[in-house]
Amino acid sequence: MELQPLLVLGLPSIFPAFETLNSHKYIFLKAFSSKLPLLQFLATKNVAPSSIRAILCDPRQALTVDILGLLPAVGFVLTTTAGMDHIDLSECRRRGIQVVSIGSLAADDVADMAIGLLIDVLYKISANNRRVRKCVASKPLNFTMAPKLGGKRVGIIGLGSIGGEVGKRLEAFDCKVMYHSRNEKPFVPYHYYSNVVDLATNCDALVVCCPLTKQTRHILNREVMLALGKDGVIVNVGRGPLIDEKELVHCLVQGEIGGAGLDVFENEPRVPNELFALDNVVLSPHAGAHTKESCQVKCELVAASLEAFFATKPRISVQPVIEERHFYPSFECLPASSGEPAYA
Ligand SMILES: O=CC(=O)O
Repeated sequence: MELQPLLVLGLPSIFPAFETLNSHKYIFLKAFSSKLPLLQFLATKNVAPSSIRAILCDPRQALTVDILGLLPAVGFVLTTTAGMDHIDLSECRRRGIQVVSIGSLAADDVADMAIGLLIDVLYKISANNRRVRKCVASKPLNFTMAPKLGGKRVGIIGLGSIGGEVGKRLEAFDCKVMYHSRNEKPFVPYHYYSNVVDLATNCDALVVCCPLTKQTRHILNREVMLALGKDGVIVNVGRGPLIDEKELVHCLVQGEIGGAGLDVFENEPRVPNELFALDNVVLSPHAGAHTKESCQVKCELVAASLEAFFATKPRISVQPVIEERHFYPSFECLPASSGEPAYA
């Protein structure tokens, strides 16, 4: 079988496992491992840009209009993440490129991370762990009492697949769940707020899990943080820029909010230094969606999806096409009509 060139941007979490399993099918062009501009990098591999038909990408490197402009034959873009904010979706649509994401596959993992962060911030598990390790054995261990999670009012921003899983888990803790999303959901028992400030005013904690779009950038701004108040906790498992990070740091340092559990940051991999000294902040390296189990399933789905794509004839036109929602197995495809994914 002829090996297909596959351009890999960013460092998808399924690497290197996916590479090991599929090296008999693809020439992996690992642009993430090179500092060269793309065309030079491809030249070092003796690969013509026009021979690349598929891209596997990850938020660590944006798939921009400039990159797409260098690769005239690309017909398929696959991301191993639920978020697609690193992909220029309008340009893909304009070029008739099919974009496929892993969708809700790891929603339960991300929801677990959100609950873990919330519990850690409230019960100060990480902070106490650091203190206990430093304690002298002969001295009594002291601690401050934690606010109980049960009974808390928790607002979910973005009630899509991840938000729904977060809600399920919070219910099990006897929390009062409420939410904000672009539209009120029928058949959802949680109280809906069309306005994030109103949601924050009525909550003890906010969990942010909506996709990053032009509309949701800085959806958590200073006004929302002040409405949440000095005991309020923010958990972000969505994307860093959903929160105005400068204001978040300011509010945390000034004690204007109670704490934060963050799996994502506005300028990853940079984490604001001020956060390191704060015991009411728990930090995680954008690891929410990446359990061993989901990685294995992602590997299988990515392999099946690429195989289905390469089994079709090469594209002979770059005119926009109507995307077929269920052409590739088990993935969520982009809606054909809009420029950016709606946040749930
Ligand atoms: O960040 C991870 C994802 O979007 O799946």
